[in-house]
Order: sequence, then C-alpha cells, then structure tokens
Amino acid sequence: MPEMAGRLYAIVGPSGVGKDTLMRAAARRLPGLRLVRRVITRSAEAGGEDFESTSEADFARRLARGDFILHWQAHGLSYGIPADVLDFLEAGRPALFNGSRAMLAEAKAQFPALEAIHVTARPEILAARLAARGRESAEEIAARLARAKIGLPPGIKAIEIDNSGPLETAVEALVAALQPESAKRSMR
Ligand SMILES: Nc1ncnc2c1ncn2[C@@H]1O[C@H](COP(=O)(O)OP(=O)(O)OP(=O)(O)O)[C@@H](O)[C@H]1O
Ligand SMILES: O=P(O)(O)OC[C@H]1O[C@H](OP(=O)(O)O)[C@H](O)[C@@H]1O
Repeated sequence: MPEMAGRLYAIVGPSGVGKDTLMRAAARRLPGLRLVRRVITRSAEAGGEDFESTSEADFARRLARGDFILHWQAHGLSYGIPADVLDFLEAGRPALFNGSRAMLAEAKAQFPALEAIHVTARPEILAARLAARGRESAEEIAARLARAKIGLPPGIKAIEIDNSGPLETAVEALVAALQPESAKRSMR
C-alpha cells in the first residue's frame, strides 16, 4: 500500500465535476484511505454518494452537541462532517471528504494541515454530467451551474485537478495528490 499519513483532505469543486466518483476510485486504489460519510439534510432516496440523511431539526441538535468537526450550507442543504473522523486521523489513517469551496478558509483555520484538492471541468461538461446524473431537477441544475463559477476563496491554496477528460487521468492525479511527497510537489 502506498505511504500515507493521518492527514485530512478536502476534495472541492463545482457540482457534477466528479468529486464522489473520484473519491470512490481513489479508495479502491488506496485501501488505507477513509472516505468520510457526510451527514446531509437531503432525502435518503436521492442516491449518489453514501451519506447519512437527517432532518434540519436533528442536524441542528447534533451541531449544538458538537457532533460535527466541520459543517456548512449549500444548495439549501446542511452538511456535517462527523467528529469520529478524528479517530482515524489520530490512528494515522488519512481521511478524505467531499467539501465546499465556500467553507475552505474556515476549514483550514480549524485544521491547518488540511490539504485541499480542487477539481475543475469545462462548463459544458459540468452541464452534461449533471443532466445525465439526473439527481436534481432542471431548476436545481441551473442553480448548481450558476454556483459552479465561484472558484476558490482568495488566498486558499489547493492541488488542482482537471477532470474534463477521461476519468482515469484525474484518478491518477488524485491518487498522487493523496500521497504526501507528491502532494507537496504539486502544490501551487
Ligand atoms: N471524467 C469523467 N468522465 C465522464 N463522466 C464523469 C467523469 N467524472 C465524473 N463523471 C460523471 O459525472 C457525474 C457527476 O459526478 P459526481 O456525482 O461524482 O460529481 P460530484 O462532483 O460529486 O457532484 P456533487 O457535488 O453534485 O455531488 C456522474 O454521473 C459521474 O459518473
Ligand atoms: O459550491 P461549493 O461551496 O464548493 O460546494 C457546496 C456543496 O456542493 C456539493 O454538494 P452535493 O455533494 O452536490 O450535495 C459539495 O459537496 C458541497 O457540499
């Protein structure tokens, strides 16, 4: 197994760029990598990633109790990263979560060693992928495409991966980024 420290990684980028697909492919290549199962106030029937569905009221209760190490809102939904990810990091295992570009400054303030991985793809490719995935309505897809342009917050450094082309090319870049020495070399 490739060498990996107990580091926390956030994969970010516009909706439909392929974050979940890349995460699953990287986990198949790196058996020690922990993929974080997010808590989301989205219906369990939505499909897509493996997540824990909850209500707004339950999310708020858990947030107040300190159950999330990071949390944010986007697309009218609340997202939480469960605190049990700390156990994996403390045990020296790396963990990767699907994050939000908008919360990266806050996440880096809280976890200075956090590595951000920014995945991009050309706008027409995003539109085609969201339509083909079919998880959202046409109206929701339009809102996600409008948000695609926000980019990274000013001053935030990230490893850049273009997933406009074949999936395998981006998977290789992600696997390299998740291994500390290569990650350092490709930092901007
Ligand atoms: N390189 C690629 N080539 C072709 N299709 C791809 C590629 N990468 C991802 N896809 C497809 O694009 C769609 C969106 O991917 P995915 O759900 O992983 O995106 P995401 O970034 O996690 O989106 P969201 O943030 O909305 O959850 C999926 O149907 C996936 O199979
Ligand atoms: O636009 P920004 O702030 O980067 O991301 C906001 C949210 O959009 C995506 O949500 P989902 O996975 O489609 O529910 C990301 O995973 C993130 O949680």
